[in-house]
Formats: sequence, structure tokens, C-alpha cells
Amino acid sequence: MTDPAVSVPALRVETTPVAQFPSLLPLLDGVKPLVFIRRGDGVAGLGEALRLEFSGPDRIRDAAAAWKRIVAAATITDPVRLSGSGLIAFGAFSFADESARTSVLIVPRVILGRRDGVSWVTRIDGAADTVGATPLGAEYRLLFKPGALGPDAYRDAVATAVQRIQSDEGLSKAVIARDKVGRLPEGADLRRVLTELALGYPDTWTFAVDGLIGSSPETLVRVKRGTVSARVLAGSVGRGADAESDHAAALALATSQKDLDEHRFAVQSVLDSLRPHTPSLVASELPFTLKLPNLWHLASDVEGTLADGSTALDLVCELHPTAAVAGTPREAALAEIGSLEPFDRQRWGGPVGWVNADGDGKWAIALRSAEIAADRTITAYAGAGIVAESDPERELAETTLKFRPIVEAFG
Ligand SMILES: C=C(O[C@H]1C=CC=C(C(=O)O)[C@@H]1O)C(=O)O
Repeated sequence: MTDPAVSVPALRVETTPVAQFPSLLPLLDGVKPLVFIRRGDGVAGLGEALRLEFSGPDRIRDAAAAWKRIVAAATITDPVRLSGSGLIAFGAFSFADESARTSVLIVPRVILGRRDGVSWVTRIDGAADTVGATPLGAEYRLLFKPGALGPDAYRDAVATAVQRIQSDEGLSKAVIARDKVGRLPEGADLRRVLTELALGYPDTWTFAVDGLIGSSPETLVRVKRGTVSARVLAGSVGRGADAESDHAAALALATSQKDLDEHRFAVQSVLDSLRPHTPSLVASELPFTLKLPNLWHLASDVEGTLADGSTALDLVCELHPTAAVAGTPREAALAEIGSLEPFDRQRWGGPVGWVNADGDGKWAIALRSAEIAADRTITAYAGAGIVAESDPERELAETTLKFRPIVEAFG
């Protein structure tokens, strides 16, 4: 970021309640959509009033500090007082410290919100943009091809990780991803993809921030009026073809020691990061099975009361990367990922979400997602948590299922 001491703008922020938006998606900019919704509720943005860029190991810490300065200088009128009204910034952060992909906080010129039957518009510095649905652009389809780590190379990478985990006491779990690439037609209306994702995966966070687009089932952290919560996912199996085999798949997952181990590492990493900030952190003793259209996941909800006034971004900084996307222990897992994945994950597996002026916010882990580059190349990623008992063929099949939301929404 440029020297913040010199460049903190005094944003004038005004929220007004409006007639209910039937849906936020038709109101978006189809080429540069900005949105974070679940089951139709959430926030969207038009244009950019402010864009802050960060990189390197301190990218999230720098963003958290910059946001506090922006908020302190802003004048906010917000009669709506709901989650997402008033001043917010959308954000997306790279997975890796050394990523070439820039991390961002974006304050749109106009913010649109919808929650519990109430809708609102927030204008920054009196922005006069019209808010209204525009016709969808032409239909398109694109095919994804294997990227830098194709299916055969992925199996080999998983086998190498398994060997290392079995022989090295310093590594228990590593999440290894592969990539697929495609090319977006010029001027493609991304609202088509977002609509597919939101309708197909209604219980996930559907998002588009600065070219990062997807539908993630995993809540990295949510801060709301002094409480903190997270939904940790790790351990997966494909849905069965009929009711009986589907039930059997869920049961097998819930009783699989390999998946329970994989899950335990992920929950532990979240508890370790949050515990210093809350005296009352509760997680269920056993995970539950979460049903998505493509997969069953082992899931645990974690909740607590915040004792130290941490903002959502402060906690994002502590939590990232959890063992659901990196592994255990964190440093050894990151080294393993670095040696086995021949690509930059960009912002896949990183935090994506929003923060408001009180420090409340909702952040997902950017899974089931793709990055769109300036030249319209799209790179999608999917990974799997590798532990000592992992089988390369099964992990490859799991990544195919995890690619499904993105591949089908663009296809
Ligand atoms: C790494 C991914 O998922 C993570 C989240 C849920 C389940 C996971 C698993 O079972 O491996 C992964 O930890 C992905 O979606 O590409």
C-alpha cells in the first residue's frame, strides 16, 4: 500500500433503506462483479471508491491496520444497522506469502445489501451510479483443460506426500491441489456463472472479488457484535447415486478414521488460532456430516465470545492458512505444498469476504473457485487433505468432485 499516513481519504458514507431487491445478482457489473452472498442475502458492490493493495507475509496484518485508519477517517450515516450496512470493504488475500497475485481491500462506490427482508443502498462520497438490473450478456461455455499439475502428476504428488508423512514425524497432513485452465470469452457476463453457482450451491458463500469467483462451503471466520464463529470442513466423500448409497457414503465418512484424523487437524488449527482471543470457545465434540450437491463433508462449528476487541481482519490474519487448506504442522505443510505444487495458488485457499466499520465481517476460505487474469485466462484449483492413509486415486477423484461447481458453472 502507498504510505497510508499521507493517503487516508475521509470517506463520506450514507446508507438508505430501499424497497426489497428480489436478487442482488442482476444488479451487478457483469464484467467486474463484486459480491458475497448466501441464500440470496449478503452484499454486492458497484465500482471502486477505494482500492488498497497488499502483498508479502504481512499482507493481512497491513490490511487490518489500514482498515482501522480508513474507518477512523470516515463519516458514516447508517440508519439500517444490519450486518453489511454502513461502510464495508470487500477483500481477497493470496494464499501464499510469496504469491505474485496482489491481495486487495475494495470499497465500492455503491454497496447494495439484502438481509432478512430488508434491502439497502450505501453510497460513498455521494456516488450517483444508477442501481438497476441490466440485461444479461450473451451465453457462453468454456472448457477447462489440465493446468501445470495434470491428473497423473497429481497422483504422483499425492503418493510423494503420503510417503513423506509416513516417514517424517514432522509432517502429519498436507493439502495438495491441482489446477485447470480455461479462457473466458471477451466481455463474458459473469453474472451467468454467479447465478449458476448461487442456485446450484445455495448453502455456500457465492463470491466474486477482483476476479476471484466461486462458491465456498467453508466459513473461515465470522465476527458479529462481540461473537466469533467459524465452520471448519475437512474430510470428504462423493454423494451416492441413490438414497441408499448416499446414506452409506455419509456413514462411511462419519466413521472413517482417516477422515476423522484429517478433520481433527483442521479443527485444532482453528481452535489454536482463536483461543487467545476468546475465553469461551466451544466446538462440538464430534463433527457432523454436511451435505452439498457434489460432496459430503465432515464439518464442525466453532463459536465463542471475543474478549479483546479483535476485528474480523485481525482474526483472518491469525487463522490463515488453516489446516483445511495448508496442513499440520503449518510450516512443514507449506514447505511440502511449495515443493509439490508447480504453480502459484493465487488467492485460492485464501480469505475472501468483507469487513465493516465496527470490525465485524464474514470471511470464507476461497475454495471451489477460480482466478480470472487480465488476459481472461481462468485458473481453477481443487485440493485434498493428504494424511498417512491417503490413496492417490481416491484423492484425485475427490478433487474432480471439488472442481465440479466451477467447471459446470462455466461449462
Ligand atoms: C481443499 C479443498 O477443500 C478443503 C475443504 C474441505 C474438505 C477438504 C478435504 O476433505 O480435503 C479440504 O480440506 C478444496 O475444495 O479444494
